[in-house]
Amino acid sequence: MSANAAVTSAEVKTTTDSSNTLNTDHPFWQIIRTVPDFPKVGIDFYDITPLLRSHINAVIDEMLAALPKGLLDEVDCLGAVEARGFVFASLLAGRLGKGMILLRKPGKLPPPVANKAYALEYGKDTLEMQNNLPPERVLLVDDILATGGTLMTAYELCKSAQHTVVGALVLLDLVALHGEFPVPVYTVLKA
Ligand SMILES: O=P(O)(O)OC[C@H]1O[C@H](OP(=O)(O)OP(=O)(O)O)[C@H](O)[C@@H]1O
Ligand SMILES: Nc1ncnc2[nH]cnc12
Repeated sequence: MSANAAVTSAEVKTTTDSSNTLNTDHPFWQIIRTVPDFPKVGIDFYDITPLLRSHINAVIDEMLAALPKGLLDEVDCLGAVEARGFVFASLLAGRLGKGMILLRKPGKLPPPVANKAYALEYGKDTLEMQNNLPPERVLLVDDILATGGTLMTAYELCKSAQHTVVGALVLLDLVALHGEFPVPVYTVLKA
């Protein structure tokens, strides 16, 4: 399969699982650096890398705590989104003893692959995944959900490869930037 239509934030809609209560008083916000006008004028970039240096175990603890009880029993593997999603998915997979499927930037995975172009908050890109794997129940993992272009594309690639996406887990959900998602989104931070 090769679906080349870009996914826009307007297409990211259906159901949601939780309230839109923001928690900008969470202590992690003291460690995240907000960088104005990066990588483009008008973007407030949330640099989560200081959390990787100082609080990585607490971050993984809280990401796991954001999942409803019993959900992991329904998850076969984690769908890891390149590149920052790899960091979190790898650490979560290690904790959980679950495997990973990689959603990569184009040209990195050997065939057979499916790819899909999309728009994200500050640009355009393409994701690819191998589409010859047995169907699994996948929990998508990334660091940040902004417009949803990236995670929606990961969702659609998984679906087109016959996987079942049970939800998405992120560290930070920028709720004002996206519409509702076709599967529940679990998050530690909401801004
Ligand atoms: O919700 P969206 O608007 O799609 O934005 C979210 C995506 O943006 C970043 O990825 P990016 O491709 O910038 O970079 P990375 O390779 O550093 O993870 C982030 O890691 C998410 O994957
Ligand atoms: N505002 C933002 N900060 C950090 N990463 C992002 N990915 C998409 N939007 C982002």
